[in-house]
Amino acid sequence: MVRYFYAHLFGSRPDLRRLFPAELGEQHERLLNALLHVITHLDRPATVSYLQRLGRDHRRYGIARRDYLSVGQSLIASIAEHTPRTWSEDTERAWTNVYGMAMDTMLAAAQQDKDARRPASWEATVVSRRLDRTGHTVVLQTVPDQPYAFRPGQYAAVHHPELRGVWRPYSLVRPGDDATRGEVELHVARTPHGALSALLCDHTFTGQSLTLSSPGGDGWTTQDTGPLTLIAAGTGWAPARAVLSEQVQRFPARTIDLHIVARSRDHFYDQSHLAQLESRHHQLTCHWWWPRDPDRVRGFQRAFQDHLAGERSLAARHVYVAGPPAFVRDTVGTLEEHNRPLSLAHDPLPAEHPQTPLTHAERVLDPPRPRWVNPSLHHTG
Ligand SMILES: NC(=O)C1=CN([C@@H]2O[C@H](COP(=O)(O)OP(=O)(O)OC[C@H]3O[C@@H](n4cnc5c(N)ncnc54)[C@H](O)[C@@H]3O)[C@@H](O)[C@H]2O)C=CC1
Repeated sequence: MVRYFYAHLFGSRPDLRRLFPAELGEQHERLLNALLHVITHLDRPATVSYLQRLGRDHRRYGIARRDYLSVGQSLIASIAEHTPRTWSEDTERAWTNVYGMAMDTMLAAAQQDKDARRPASWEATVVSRRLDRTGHTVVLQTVPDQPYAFRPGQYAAVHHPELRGVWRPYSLVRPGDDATRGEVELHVARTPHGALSALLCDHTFTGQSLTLSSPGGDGWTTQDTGPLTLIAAGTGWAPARAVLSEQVQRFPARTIDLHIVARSRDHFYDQSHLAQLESRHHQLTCHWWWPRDPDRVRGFQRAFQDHLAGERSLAARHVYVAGPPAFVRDTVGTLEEHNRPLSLAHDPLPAEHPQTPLTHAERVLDPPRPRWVNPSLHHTG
């Protein structure tokens, strides 16, 4: 069904191919699943606000009503093709109406955003690039072409002009932690098979222009001035740093503990900045964690989680966690089970891959058969 959908879409509108990555890969399932999910949950109020956000966000692709209509036609053609037994004029009308409502909600939100003169995206020029000594992480400072406001812990989808159709989220940081400055800093870790992260690490120099989406995610802040613990691994330091700098500026007397985790001592790519912060703010304490033996990383990770589990004082603190998805999942699990902090916030996690072989699209179109009990197979006595 997914292949049929894309073949139909690109067959009828070859010009839309440019919006998608050269290798469709994970994208293959994502768009179709999202479309089916949204239009089968349209009766929920949360879906409407989700669609409005999605509509505003889609302005950055420069797509118009005509493009939405083509996607809808391909979607409905794919469903019809795969449900020949149940498809009728009525079902077609129902799918067309429901898709039309979703499309109209997105387009109306996009138009409102445009009327309010909000940019669809920002062109950000790279003004400095710092690759760490391991070559694993690059810190890029950029200057957006228009004012760019964001909250600590928010992220932007980033696009490089040489990589068609690819957008990846990166947390947003103010260089020098000065919220009044207009620059935006991105911390990019090289990920295996990550074409964009490799391009950003190795081939992005001063003067290069990148495109930023509007800031996404809720971010994190608090009015409560109770003790705070930040737990950050790898480039999870980026959102943690944005949170930390806001907190030390707003509440200079707040007690803050930072646990910072990296692959090795050399992987602490922002060490000098953190040292400066620590020397300026005496109520900030940093704990540095890295595996001493590179062959025993799993053991190190378990020891880290065990350490957190035993930290009873965390029950009286607010906690913010950021880092690779497995790190966030494990750490949040440990804290919920053993410590129950006053409040627990974390970086958004990517959706879990379903354990079942059925995708959402397949479930809608071909629900699993009920398991009837055949009484004749049951023997009594
Ligand atoms: N660049 C950004 O703005 C942000 C990136 N991220 C995520 O960070 C990831 C990049 O990761 P890297 O910086 O390469 O980190 P990494 O892979 O170098 O990991 C950092 C440290 O965390 C440890 N770790 C991992 N799982 C753990 C666990 N379950 N328990 C204890 N320790 C654990 C690792 O052993 C390592 O020492 C990406 O997956 C991205 O999604 C998260 C927030 C912001």
